[in-house]
Amino acid sequence: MLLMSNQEHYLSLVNEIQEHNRRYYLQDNPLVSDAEYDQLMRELRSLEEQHPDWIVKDSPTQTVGADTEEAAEHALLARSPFAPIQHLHRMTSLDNAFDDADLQSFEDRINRVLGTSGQTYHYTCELKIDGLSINVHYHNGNLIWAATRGNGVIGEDVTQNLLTIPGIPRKLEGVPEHLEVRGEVFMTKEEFLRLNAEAEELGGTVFKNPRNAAAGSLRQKDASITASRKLQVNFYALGSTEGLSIQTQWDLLTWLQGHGFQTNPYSKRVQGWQEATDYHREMIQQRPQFPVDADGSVIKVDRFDLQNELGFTSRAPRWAIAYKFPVEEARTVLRDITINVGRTGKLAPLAVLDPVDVEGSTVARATLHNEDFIRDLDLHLGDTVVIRKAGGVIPEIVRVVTELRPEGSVLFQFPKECPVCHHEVTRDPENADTYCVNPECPSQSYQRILHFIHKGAMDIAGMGEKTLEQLVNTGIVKSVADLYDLNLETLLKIERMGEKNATKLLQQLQDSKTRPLSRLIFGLGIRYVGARNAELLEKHFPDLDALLNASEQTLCNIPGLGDRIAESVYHALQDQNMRDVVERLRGQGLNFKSTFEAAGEELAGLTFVITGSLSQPRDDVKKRLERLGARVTGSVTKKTDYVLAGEDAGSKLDKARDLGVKVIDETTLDALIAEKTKA
Ligand SMILES: NC(=O)c1ccc[n+]([C@@H]2O[C@H](COP(=O)([O-])OP(=O)(O)OC[C@H]3O[C@@H](n4cnc5c(N)ncnc54)[C@H](O)[C@@H]3O)[C@@H](O)[C@H]2O)c1
Ligand SMILES: [Zn+2]
Repeated sequence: MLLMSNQEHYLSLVNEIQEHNRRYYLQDNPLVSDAEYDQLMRELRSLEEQHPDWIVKDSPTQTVGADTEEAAEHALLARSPFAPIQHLHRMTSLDNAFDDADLQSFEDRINRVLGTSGQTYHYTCELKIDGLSINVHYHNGNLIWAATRGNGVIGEDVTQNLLTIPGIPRKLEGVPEHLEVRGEVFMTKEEFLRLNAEAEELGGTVFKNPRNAAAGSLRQKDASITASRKLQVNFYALGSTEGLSIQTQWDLLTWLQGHGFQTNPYSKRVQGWQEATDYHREMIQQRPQFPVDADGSVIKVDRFDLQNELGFTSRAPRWAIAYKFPVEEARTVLRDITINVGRTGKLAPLAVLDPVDVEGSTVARATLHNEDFIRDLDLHLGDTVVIRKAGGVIPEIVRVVTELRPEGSVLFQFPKECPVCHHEVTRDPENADTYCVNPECPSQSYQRILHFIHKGAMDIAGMGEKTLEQLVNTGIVKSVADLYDLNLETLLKIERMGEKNATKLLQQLQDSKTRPLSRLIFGLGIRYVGARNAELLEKHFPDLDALLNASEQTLCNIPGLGDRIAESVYHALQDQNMRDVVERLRGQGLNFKSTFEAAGEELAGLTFVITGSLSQPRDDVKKRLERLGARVTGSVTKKTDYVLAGEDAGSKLDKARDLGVKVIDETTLDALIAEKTKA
């Protein structure tokens, strides 16, 4: 009887892990942390060791990736452009080690299989970058396709997407007819944070960790989205080394570098499991400095002849092991929960913590997402909480240490009104987000205006956050249109605002009226419309009026925009408040025309250097010059034709004078372009 229920438990564990695999591999959206997942796998493995007769064929210990049939079907149906591709040689996973003893028994096992005893082997130690594996196929030296691992036998075709990643050789010399080169596609922590901040702001997908972000970005139907995500790839294996004279993993890494493949710089060759643990510890030390998240070291038997003798299990090589980095947890005290009200009115709760060190940096804040997240954690102010870093980057509260809960503490109550304007709030029925619905909420206005003036939008650098805060709090500025009604007299009433800065700010506001239309569209802060979609809209419509008058269908038909975004643009522009603001901006003389200059040859063959501050963002000026055929470089040489100088130009100007290079200002540039256009 007891045995039965144990076996039932085993089967339900198999099911549970299979579900986690589907969420992780097929949806890039896991439910549990990797540490929790690994815990479940360890339990499964230990049950299978005790009862080998229970082991089912599709147990996660016997398979790679998500459920075989379903994964193949997924590749076939769910992403039809992602046709299934069969790997020439099977792709496997890796077995794990969690402590030094595991590593020692790894070497012992090798000794047993090879019939040796007490021998130490050479290992190539590498970082285990947490991304997704990729198989790149070369036929007669030409890159012909690339696929994800999938279930190890069949993966998804991601050739177009992979080709957007720089630094992957398209052609190889002197290689066998068929060659599979394998590596890991990943996203740096920095890019991951940038992407999530953007998604947070625009309402896109927020990823749990860099690994999910890399997978989600590579598996995009639109390759231009993949291109915008700055993925990278490190290579570490070949499907087969047949026909090549490489004998060891260490030499393989050298061979890959020699053929133009990016490899990870932290690799090292060592002897014996003890030296391998030293490498592992060194990597733990350095982990906080890695630009990318790594979740362990991979220890590989170096010699290929030994690897061949050791062979594979159904899911992993017997000659390699992934020694996982420990998951660092820290305890600290939750002092407060503050709520920010964002541009869209979303209430964003933030935990204020006693500062504590986790994985090499000090954590004093953690996002709490929404009401349900706080409720599920059962957070009371004053609670001792356990902190972890998801994907080595984002601090999160994992649980409360209830034994240490101070007496008399009360459950945190999510506010029933906006903490800033005290207006009522509503909860989005689809997710657990709560919104302040007051269109005149000062916090929303502040965030909306902040978005409008920030660098990527209208770029009004002279308006600091503190200045804006005062302007909003005193009611002088309620919408972006009010910015253009500011005058010297009003600005001088602002604390710490002198005449010089005020004049400069007014000039910047004046200059911003001629910004490209895409910057204005972006600045309006429409949900899902980032810089890229704003440019798409500017390219598509001759002016803002054409966009305002566009039907939802017209917007849906814009290639690359997508229905969800089109719908959001349409509704945002129908809003009466938005219309009022737009009309005022028109009256204030802002540029509504698409200034998308068709690419031309006017400046072909000329090299420019830009220096000093111009009336327009330097990036826009650079893009314009390049569209007209010019080259824009960073330093002045004899080959420079023009130095375009703005205010406060420094050493580059001196250099230009020394070398006798022509120095021009923006007006002269316009005249030059006009002249060349006529010619
Ligand atoms: N949270 C969840 O729900 C969930 C679900 C499934 C899997 N997971 C995580 O994924 C892990 C299992 O996933 P897996 O089967 O993809 O295996 P894995 O990620 O543990 O290890 C195998 C993979 O490591 C990668 N790798 C990186 N650097 C490498 C190198 N230098 N040499 C060789 N391989 C290298 C390869 O892509 C290889 O396929 C679990 O331990 C867990 O952490 C989590
Ligand atoms: Zn409010």
